[in-house]
Amino acid sequence: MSISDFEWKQENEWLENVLKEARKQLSEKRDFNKKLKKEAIDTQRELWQEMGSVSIANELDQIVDFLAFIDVLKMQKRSHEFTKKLQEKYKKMILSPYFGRIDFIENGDENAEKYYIGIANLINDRYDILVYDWRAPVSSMFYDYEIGEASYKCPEGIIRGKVTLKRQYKINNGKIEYMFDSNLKIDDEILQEILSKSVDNKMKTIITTIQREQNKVIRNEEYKNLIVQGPAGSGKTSIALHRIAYLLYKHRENIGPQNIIIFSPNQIFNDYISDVLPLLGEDNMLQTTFKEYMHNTLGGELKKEDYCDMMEYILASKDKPAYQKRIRNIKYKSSMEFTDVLKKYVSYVGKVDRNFNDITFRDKLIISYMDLHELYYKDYFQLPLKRRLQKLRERVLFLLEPYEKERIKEVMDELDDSESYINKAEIVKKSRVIVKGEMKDIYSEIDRITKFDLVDIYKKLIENLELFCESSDAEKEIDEIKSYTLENLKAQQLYYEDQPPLLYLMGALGDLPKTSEIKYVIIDEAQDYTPLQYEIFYQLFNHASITMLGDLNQSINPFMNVGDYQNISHIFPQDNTCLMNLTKSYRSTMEITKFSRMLLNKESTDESVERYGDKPIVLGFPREEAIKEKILEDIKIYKGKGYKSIGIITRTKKEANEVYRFLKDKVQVKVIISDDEGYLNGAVIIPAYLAKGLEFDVVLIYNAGNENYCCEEERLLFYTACTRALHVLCVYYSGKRTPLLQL
Ligand SMILES: Nc1ncnc2c1ncn2[C@@H]1O[C@H](COP(=O)(O)OP(=O)(O)OP(=O)(O)O)[C@@H](O)[C@H]1O
Repeated sequence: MSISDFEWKQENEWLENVLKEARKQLSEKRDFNKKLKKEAIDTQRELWQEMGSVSIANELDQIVDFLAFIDVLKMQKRSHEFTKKLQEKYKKMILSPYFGRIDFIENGDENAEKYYIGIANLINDRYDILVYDWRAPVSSMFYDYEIGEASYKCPEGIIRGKVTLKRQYKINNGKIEYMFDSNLKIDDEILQEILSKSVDNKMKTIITTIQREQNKVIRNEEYKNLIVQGPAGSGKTSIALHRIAYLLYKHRENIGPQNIIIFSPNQIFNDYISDVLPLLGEDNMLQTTFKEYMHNTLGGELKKEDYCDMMEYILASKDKPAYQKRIRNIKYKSSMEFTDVLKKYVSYVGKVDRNFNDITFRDKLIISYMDLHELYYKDYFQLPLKRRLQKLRERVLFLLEPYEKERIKEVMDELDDSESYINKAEIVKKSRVIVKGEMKDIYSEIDRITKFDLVDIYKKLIENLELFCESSDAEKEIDEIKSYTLENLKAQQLYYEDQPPLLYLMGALGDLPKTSEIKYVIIDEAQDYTPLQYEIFYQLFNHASITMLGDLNQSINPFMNVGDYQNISHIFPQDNTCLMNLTKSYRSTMEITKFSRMLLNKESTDESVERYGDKPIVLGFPREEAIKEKILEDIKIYKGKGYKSIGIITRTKKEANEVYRFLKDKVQVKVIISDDEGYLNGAVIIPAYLAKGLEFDVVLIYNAGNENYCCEEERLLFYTACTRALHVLCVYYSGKRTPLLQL
């Protein structure tokens, strides 16, 4: 339905009205900030004048004054930052203040109210809301309903009524480029237009076109924990970030970005998503990766393998003699059986006899064997091991202290009497040294009975592994795991698969740092964590609300993954955990989506946005060199066609380096081979396991030959690589094509 000239005129007038208000508020904020700046300079000047002449006589008063100045400066800084953020908001609004409008008649009312929806609220001096933030309760109807009956939830309850108009706008530089009314879902021209663009940079926001099923996840607060399964390109990461923005808006009184943490697969991805929240006017949440958290927490002497190194091993060491042994080790350590073993071990380890003895000092009993036993096995028994040992230590030291002090005094008197020392300080020092020597054995006994050595605890488990296994577990395999793990630990090598078990023990035994300030946890690429890693997430954040988003079909590591969400259902209480499914993909053209889904070798009812492009190309070459030549040519061609991001996806790091060596002097190209690098745009060579979560206009798969993607276990890695493409997908191979591609 076209919009009449009269309505165009009205809309332009309204836009002008809104822009005028936004400009006015921007100018007010600018003035206010200038004032703040001047005040801050004055405060600093005053500070130097007051503090310039510090004198010993009134030192304390001056320190108090100084601290007061610091408080004022901090407050000024906070106001300045807040006002700057508002300025940014108004600047954005002046360019494009809103993107949607709904007219809604509340039941019982006669007239429809107009609601313009944009990136943020715009409220004038008379408290009229000119633009509603996309996260406001009323705005949810824009995403959830078409014309007709509608409702939204707000603090007062559910408001019901009727949507009589739904309009979408494209406003650029303060001008309406186009607008149209829609009876359809937002899955229309605007969505098509957005998706058909070339992507040159980091991830963008999707507020103008959030879909109903996505909106449900973004705003869901019915359940404490959400598990969201969605196919490649269904917007899981976008949803995760918009959900964070929503929570920050809805609970702005109580939470800030420091209360939300996102676990991403790697730093490249962290960098890739880092623009979204600032674009939405929010500060970024805490961002980390499981590896980063684990390595920082475990610390220690052992050489800890990186996730990427493990992936490289899995993919590129198949001809090594110990390969199968390592794979069996990875599989076992990631299995549900081993999680059970760890749980049994945790309850056992707290009962192990610690061989307590009476602790005496110079024939005086400090604490008896019986009392130690009673404290450890009764009074502190409910605490996790680490806490129990800490409490025991504190108790013994507390009891020892008076004896130690008394003894120091005795020795001081003796030294004083000996008249060999004139200086009092020297006597104090010397007597402390003497008593320390006398108490050496007691302290080492205290150390022994309260020792907590995580690696040693893990080693003891492995040494006695068979005791904690079900009798049906293969004896031979258990023997092999034992000897293999012990050998590696002896060589100070901590393989990646041993790290989550160690971290789990650390948590279960009470040695993980507190995380109570975290209120919301987002776990992206949720398919790539094992059930044991989820046990760790739960140990860490059981007080927080956890949103897990993943795609079981993108499990890039065949041996370390969640397997099925059923495997973690016992971890998260069923009554406050909900599994939600997304069913539509947005990223790729229909042709690429169809091609990729064929790789999965199973029926899929998932939908995708109707966007058409070229059919994916599958091309064989006699030699690998010829693939490189073709990629060189392609980069030039596709850049020439205006595509801004080109991903050359290899299977391994070694291949990525080889392709880079070939291309680097011939064309502008970069390589990413480690998971702690930043995101790079343009033409990028990257191994598939690092490309997960990212997307490129053009994806060129380097060598999908049958020697490369050779086995069933790599199907999902190959699928993940192909699903990174938005507009163009070319799969190149040398020799024979991978058997995974049944065309
Ligand atoms: N409602 C939407 N409107 C416009 N674009 C969307 C929408 N939802 C998703 N997209 C786009 O689709 C692409 C894929 O989104 P995203 O990366 O969030 O999906 P994903 O499910 O996390 O993907 P994957 O699991 O394959 O890594 C992005 O370019 C995103 O901007």
